[in-house]
Amino acid sequence: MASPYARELEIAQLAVQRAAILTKRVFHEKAKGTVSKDDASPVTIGDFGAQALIIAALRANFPGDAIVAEEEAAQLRSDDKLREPIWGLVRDTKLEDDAAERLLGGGVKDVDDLLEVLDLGRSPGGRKGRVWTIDPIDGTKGFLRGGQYALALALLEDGDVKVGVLGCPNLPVDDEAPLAADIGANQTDAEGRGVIFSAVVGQGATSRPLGTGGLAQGKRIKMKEVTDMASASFCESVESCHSNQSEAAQIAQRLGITKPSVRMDSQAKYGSIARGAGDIYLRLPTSKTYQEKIWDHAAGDLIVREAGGQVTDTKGQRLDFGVGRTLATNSGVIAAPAAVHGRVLEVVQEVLGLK
Ligand SMILES: Nc1ncnc2c1ncn2[C@@H]1O[C@H](COP(=O)(O)OS(=O)(=O)O)[C@@H](OP(=O)(O)O)[C@H]1O
Ligand SMILES: [Mg+2]
Ligand SMILES: [Mg+2]
Ligand SMILES: [Mg+2]
Repeated sequence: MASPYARELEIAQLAVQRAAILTKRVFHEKAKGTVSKDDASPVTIGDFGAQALIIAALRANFPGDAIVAEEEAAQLRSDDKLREPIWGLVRDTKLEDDAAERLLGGGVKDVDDLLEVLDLGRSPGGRKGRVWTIDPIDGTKGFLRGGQYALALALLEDGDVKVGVLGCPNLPVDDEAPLAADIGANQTDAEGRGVIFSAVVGQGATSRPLGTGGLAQGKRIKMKEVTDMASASFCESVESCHSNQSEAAQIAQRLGITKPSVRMDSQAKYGSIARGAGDIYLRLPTSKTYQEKIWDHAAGDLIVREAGGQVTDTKGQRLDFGVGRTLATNSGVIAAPAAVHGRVLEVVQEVLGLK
């Protein structure tokens, strides 16, 4: 008998791999069709196109499942200058392996269908049933800067993450590659780069090269053991408005961490610590009102936990993906190897005045 969620995992990885062909095209284009959303954050033709391709694969394979996705069609309905290039990209992007492309099935029929497909991601989420959550480009600011970004897809069942997939086109394939050497403004998806991280609950976490056809062979990943805090380092957001970097510096000092933090956009942070290229992911709230979105964390949360890590918020509670489109009951994120998570949490709470 096939292992649980085998089909979901295969479709999810192929869907991410196909959508990454599209985002990589846009990544290398000068004009990325960038517009501002209502919250002033950027979105590009790559975000819309990748979301449409991923949802089309889910619609064809799991038609009864709900979908919570970051983007929606509203802005495209009134803007054909934006709509047309997205449709062109979606229409022309196929996996190079016919059998794999057939497995994904469906596709997007025309421009009207494109808008319809995008809006299938507007489910409110919640505690009941199967819900897929999609971040077509996580770290859009990183994507625009030429840095790290990720395509994130996860399946929740009754609020728990069962399958998580992260496509990271600009990370090195090699799990052993030192983290610090692989970030920065000029990383691209040149040869030797592009990795898919994946996990199924209870079955461990895996990395494999991000290809353009069928899936490459995967291998097990594990977090690095932290035996001495002085040799560990934090992995943090690039954008200082997404995570409080001065509090993180105080926490590092109290823990005896001497290395500078590695700053990296997107859930590539979760993937990097899960494969042992980094140690601890810290995301400290910068405002009392911002609620983290489930698509920014679901895949990464499972991948880190299945690689031997623990993921909680700054209150020490597990991330709760069953309360809707946001992590409304959580505050910040601490992801660390299970053996040191308790110590990191303790110091986070001291510095934030939570104890
Ligand atoms: N104020 C605030 N606080 C915390 N988080 C926020 C905030 N605003 C936005 N976001 C979300 O951050 C997502 C990207 O954050 P990252 O940590 O990946 O990268 S970064 O280094 O900060 O760019 C980013 O994901 P994308 O929109 O997919 O790029 C946002 O969902
Ligand atoms: Mg995101
Ligand atoms: Mg996004
Ligand atoms: Mg966004």
